[in-house]
Amino acid sequence: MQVLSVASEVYPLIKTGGLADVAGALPLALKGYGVSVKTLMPGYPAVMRMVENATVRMSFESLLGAKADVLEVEHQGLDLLILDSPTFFDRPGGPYADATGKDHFDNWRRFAALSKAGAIIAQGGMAQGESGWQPDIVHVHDWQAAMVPAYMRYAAEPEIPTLVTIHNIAFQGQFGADIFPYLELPPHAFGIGGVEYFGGVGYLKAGLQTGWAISTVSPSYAEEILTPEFGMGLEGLLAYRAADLHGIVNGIDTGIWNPATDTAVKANYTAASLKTRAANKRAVAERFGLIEDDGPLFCVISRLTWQKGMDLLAEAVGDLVELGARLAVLGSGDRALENAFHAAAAHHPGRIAVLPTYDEPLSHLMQAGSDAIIIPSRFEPCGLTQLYGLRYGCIPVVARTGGLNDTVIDASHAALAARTATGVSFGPVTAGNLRRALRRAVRLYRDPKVWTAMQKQGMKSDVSWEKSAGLYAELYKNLLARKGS
Ligand SMILES: Nc1ncnc2c1ncn2[C@@H]1O[C@H](COP(=O)(O)OP(=O)(O)O[C@H]2O[C@H](CO)[C@@H](O)[C@H](O)[C@H]2O)[C@@H](O)[C@H]1O
Repeated sequence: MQVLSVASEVYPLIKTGGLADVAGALPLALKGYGVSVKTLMPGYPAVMRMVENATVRMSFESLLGAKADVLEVEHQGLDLLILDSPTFFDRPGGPYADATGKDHFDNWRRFAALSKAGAIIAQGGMAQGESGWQPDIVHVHDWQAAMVPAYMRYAAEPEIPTLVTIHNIAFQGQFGADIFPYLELPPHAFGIGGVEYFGGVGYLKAGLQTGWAISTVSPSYAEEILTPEFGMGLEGLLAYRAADLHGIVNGIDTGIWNPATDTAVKANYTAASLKTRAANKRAVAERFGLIEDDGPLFCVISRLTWQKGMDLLAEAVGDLVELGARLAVLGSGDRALENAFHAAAAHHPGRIAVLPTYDEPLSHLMQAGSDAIIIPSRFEPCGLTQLYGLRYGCIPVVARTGGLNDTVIDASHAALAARTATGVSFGPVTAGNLRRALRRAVRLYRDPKVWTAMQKQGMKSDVSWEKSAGLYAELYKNLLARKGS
C-alpha cells in the first residue's frame, strides 16, 4: 500500500514539537506492515541544507501565485517529497514564525500551497512516466496540511481516501474570509460543508469536514474533544463525524530513544544497571549549575505555555525546594512564564535552574539523568516526553488527561501492590493537586525499592510504534475497502 503523508515538520529535518517526531517515526514503523510512505513537507532553509541529490518530480509555474518544485529524496530511511518554493519557504525564522515570534504574514498562503500540492500529487499529479507514483491513501497532519482533502473534494479528478490526524486542536489555522478568493477553490467551497468557519476560513475545520476519516493521538483525547471543554469550538463537527473518529496513541522511535545506545547521554544503561544513571544525574546538575545532593532531581522539557500547565508548576516550585528536590527546566515560551521560572531560579539558586532554549541532545541527557519529569498539562493530545521518560527510567509525574492518562499508570496502593505502577498522576489539574502529586513523588523516591520497581516497570512498557503503526495500517485498509464499496 502506498501512502502520501503531508506534514509541516518532520524529524530529523525540522522540529518544533511532537508533530515532527510522529511524522518522522510513523513511516518507518509502517514499513513492517507493508505500507510505503512518501512524506510531503515544505523546503525550509534547514531542510534544503540537508537534502542532496534530490530529483525534481514536478514543477508548478504558479502554485497559489508562486513558483514551486517538488523534489524527491531519501533521507535516513524516509522517502521525502520536498516542496521547494523560495517565495514561501526560503526566509529567516522558524517554520511558522519569524525570529521575533510573530507568525509569518502569509501562513495562510504557504500552507494552502502545501495542501494544494499534496492534493494534486494525491490525484495523480506524479503518476506519469516511468517512475510515476500515485498513493492509495493520503494521511495529513494538523491544520497546516488539513486543506488537502478540501482541495481534493473540489477538484475534477476522483478523490482518494484521506485521513486527517489532529495533534493539537488548539491550533486550527483560522483566517479571515478575505483570503478565500486567493485559495483557488470554487465559490461553493465557501460554505458550511466546506472551508467556511465562523464567517472566515478554517483549515482544520475544512479537513475535519472533508476528510474521509479523522484520528487523534490517544483514545482519551478522542473522547475529550467531543466536549466543549476540549473541542475548542470543533466539538459539534466532531460529534457529527464521531463514527469516523479514531484515537491511536503515539509511539516513539525506540532506536533513537534507547538509553543503552544513546550517544547524547553521559553513561549508557539498561533496566539492569539503573545505578549508572547517577553519572547522568551529575551531568544534568552540572549543565544547569545545580548543587549536588542525594535528593530527587525533577525536570521539565516543554514549551512554557498555559496548555502545558506551566503556570501551575511555577506556583508549586517553592514546595519542591522545601521537599529537598531540585528542578531543571528546559524550554521557552510565554514571556511571563519564562520570567516566573527565572525569578524562581534567582530565589532558589542551585535548586532551580532554567535554560530557555531548544536543545535536542540535552533533552536526552535530562531524561537519562533526572529522577522524574513533570508534565502538568491542562490538555495533552498524547504527549511524548512521558513516553521518553518511561523508556529512560525517568518517572513521569503527569496530569490525568488525554494521552498522559492512557500511558502512565498511577502509583496507587493497588498498582504499587500489583507492581504495575509507572508514574504519578493527578487530577483535576490544579496547583493544589500538582503540589500533592509532587509530594507523593518525593515520598516514593525516598523508598528506593519502590522507586526502582516503578522505573523498571516503566522501562518494560511498550512505548514503541509497533502496535499503533498496526492500527494505522488497519485504518488505511478499512478506508481503501470503503473506496471499493
Ligand atoms: N526545549 C526543548 N528542547 C528540546 N526538546 C524539546 C524542548 N521542548 C520540547 N521538546 C521536545 O518536543 C517534543 C514535544 O512533544 P509533545 O508531544 O510533548 O508536545 P507538543 O505539544 O509539541 O505536540 C503535540 O503533538 C504531539 C504529537 O502527536 C502530541 O504528543 C502532543 O500531545 C501535542 O500537544 C518532545 O519530543 C520533546 O522532547
